[in-house]
Amino acid sequence: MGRCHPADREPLTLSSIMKTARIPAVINRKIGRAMHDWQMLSQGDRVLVAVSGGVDSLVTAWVLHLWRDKAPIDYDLETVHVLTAVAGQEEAGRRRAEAVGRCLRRWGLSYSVIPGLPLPPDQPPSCFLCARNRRTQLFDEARRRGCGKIAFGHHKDDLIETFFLNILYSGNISTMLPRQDLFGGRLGLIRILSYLDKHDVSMLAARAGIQPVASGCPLAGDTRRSMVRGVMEHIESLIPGAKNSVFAALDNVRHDYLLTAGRDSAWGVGVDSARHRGEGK
Ligand SMILES: Nc1ncnc2c1ncn2[C@@H]1O[C@H](COP(=O)(O)OP(=O)(O)OP(=O)(O)O)[C@@H](O)[C@H]1O
Repeated sequence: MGRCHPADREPLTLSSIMKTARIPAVINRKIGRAMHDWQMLSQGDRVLVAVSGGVDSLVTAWVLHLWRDKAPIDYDLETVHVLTAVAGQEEAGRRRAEAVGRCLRRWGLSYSVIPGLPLPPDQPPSCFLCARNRRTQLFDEARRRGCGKIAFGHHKDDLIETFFLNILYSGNISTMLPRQDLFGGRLGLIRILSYLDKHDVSMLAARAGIQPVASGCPLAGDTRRSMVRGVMEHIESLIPGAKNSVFAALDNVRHDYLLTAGRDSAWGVGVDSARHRGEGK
């Protein structure tokens, strides 16, 4: 089994991984469908995989690595880890980066580490600020290397959580997309696990022997996202299948039954609102 644990240093070849840790057909189909629906990869792409050391981004790197062997197109893979910039976490961050590197290099992937941008001194450190800096850095890094794609480890549960976060905290209906093009199409963000549940991703990690490298960040886990995750888990326990329904809803929007419908119609929102209130008849 291709274990990805720092202590395990057995040499590992791609064929041995393929033999022992094949992706189950049903999961492979879901990944393939996401890749196809969103045209994630093209011939000659250079893909930078953003690897935190969490299970999702390690699985993303692993899947893209395996797929390269059988895909009808050629693409290059590079991996990068952004060091934490949270004060007091420097040493733990470096150890984490080394552990991530041991894992990726054993698959034969090229790996580099870039320092995190300093956090603003006038604001308390937060996951939001780190993530915003990291995003900027990853975009710059991809441009510097000539990579037209960045692969993230987000999966279906992340898309659902983002949908609720945007409704609850930002008052808009949106989520992150399996593929999002930026800068006039010069950079594409791809999320190859978008159609997989967290459970599928954990199962793949177990098959590949991937053991995530713990974050250790004192801020991790204490976020709006983790709260929404807890709420979603509770809803799913009350209404089994709710998460799948929410995900299906993201692809089944009844525009005519949203408040924007009135504004976009010939008679305008003022008239529509008046009608709803039973006025103006
Ligand atoms: N330090 C980092 N360096 C490089 N990429 C990162 C880093 N942190 C996060 N990412 C990227 O952003 C994605 C989402 O970040 P998030 O903080 O939700 O991940 P995580 O829960 O720490 O780890 P994972 O998603 O890998 O399980 C990750 O899947 C990964 O692709």
